[in-house]
Amino acid sequence: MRIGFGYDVHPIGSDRPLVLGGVHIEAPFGLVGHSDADVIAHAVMDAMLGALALGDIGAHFPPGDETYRGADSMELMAHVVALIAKEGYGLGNVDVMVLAEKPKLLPHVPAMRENIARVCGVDPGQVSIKATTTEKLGFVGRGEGIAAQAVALLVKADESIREVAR
Ligand SMILES: Nc1ccn([C@@H]2O[C@H](COP(=O)(O)O)[C@@H](O)[C@H]2O)c(=O)n1
Ligand SMILES: C[C@@]1(CO)OP(=O)(O)OP(=O)(O)OC[C@H]1O
Repeated sequence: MRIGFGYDVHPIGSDRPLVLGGVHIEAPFGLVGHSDADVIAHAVMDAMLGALALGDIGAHFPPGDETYRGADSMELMAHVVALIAKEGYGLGNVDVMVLAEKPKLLPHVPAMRENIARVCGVDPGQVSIKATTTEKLGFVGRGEGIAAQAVALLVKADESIREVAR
């Protein structure tokens, strides 16, 4: 078993779509980034890469690279899943904490869990997503950005199969 941690922040911008965990959320603002700026997907990918000391997402998908302009981060996640599978690992479970003052994310959590589970080839029960405000404190509290943290446990591919079957 291997454990990894991921963290990402993107600034809020008015003329951007809000995509979190692969879910397009209706909101008067979105997140600014070279890709779709999906902080949840980015934190999850970094946690999975970190678990196997495979570097970070910037090393695999360089931010300045035109290939990744407007990229769908769930597609990038599929590449990361393939990378860890090549190393003989699969996702055991992942736990995500999203820091966002707005919008209310709870209604979107089931769809996010399903998206991530589908891409990772696991059951939604192995994907946890939680949200908190920062009680109006700091950059999140001022509505300047959204952050996400993730911790992922990777298991040898055969253990992963057992986990899904349980
Ligand atoms: N963007 C968010 C933030 C929070 N939630 C949900 O509200 C609960 C209370 O949040 P506090 O920051 O006031 O503790 C939190 O546990 C989440 O269930 C949310 O849906 N979206
Ligand atoms: C996935 C990438 C690709 O450009 O997304 P960005 O939107 O640039 O986001 P960031 O979290 O700053 O860096 C990760 C990049 O690799």
